[in-house]
Amino acid sequence: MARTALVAGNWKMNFDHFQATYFMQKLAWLLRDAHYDFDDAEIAIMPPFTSIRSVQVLVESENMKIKIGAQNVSEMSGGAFTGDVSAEMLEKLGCSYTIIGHSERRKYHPEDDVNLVDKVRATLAAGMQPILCVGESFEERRQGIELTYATNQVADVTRDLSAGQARRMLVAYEPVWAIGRGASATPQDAQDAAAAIRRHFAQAFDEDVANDVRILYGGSVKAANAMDLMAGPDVDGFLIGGASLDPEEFSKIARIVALAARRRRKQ
Ligand SMILES: O=C(CO)COP(=O)(O)O
Repeated sequence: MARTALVAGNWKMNFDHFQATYFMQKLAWLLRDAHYDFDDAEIAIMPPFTSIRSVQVLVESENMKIKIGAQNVSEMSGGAFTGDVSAEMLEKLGCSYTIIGHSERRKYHPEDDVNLVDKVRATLAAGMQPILCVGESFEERRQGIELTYATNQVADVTRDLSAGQARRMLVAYEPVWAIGRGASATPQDAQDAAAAIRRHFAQAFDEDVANDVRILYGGSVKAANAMDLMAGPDVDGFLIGGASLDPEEFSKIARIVALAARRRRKQ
């Protein structure tokens, strides 16, 4: 069974709920106008917490198959944790995904592997799917250790999962040096990392798990490089930052991924 491609927009700390509503109305119109087929490639939007409800209302009222994700989740299940948002709350808001361990969170907040493991578990327990972000900085790439670096990051967080839990994971390979820079990794870099991560799942769990896990690429994805980056058979879609803030550009990327996925299925 082929993996479903995913085009996910990580809005980061952009758009208040008014802007989010406007964006979603425009995106709905663009996708409808293009007769977008959600069976070709799934689309997900990851707004800031404050806009999740607005996005969900729009998705429902427009009757769109767009999925919703959160950019972070608490590892705690509830109670006296000021400022935290639990997995259960996100699931009730209609979220299907949580982004876990994005490099910006690892950099600006004290998130270590123990937190990340607990966030993955909390997400899975609430019936959602975690998108674990990994990827090397320029320094590891300079040393030529980028593949082991990324697979070690995956291993550190997934080590104690059962096969049933592991197969519901998504991994986003986002080399830190390619985020928000305008220049993405090469299609070969993206494929090499995705293949190494998939191999890791095969070795740590089994081939079935490795075949199910979706691996995304992230880092300066835009319409101009999307088709090339989808060339690698292990790249199952994208986690998109800057280009996800422009509905025209984002819907263009979605249509490109849908086309690439359709072609892949025919091969
Ligand atoms: O961090 C990213 C997605 O999570 C990538 O951001 P850019 O697409 O802006 O490079």
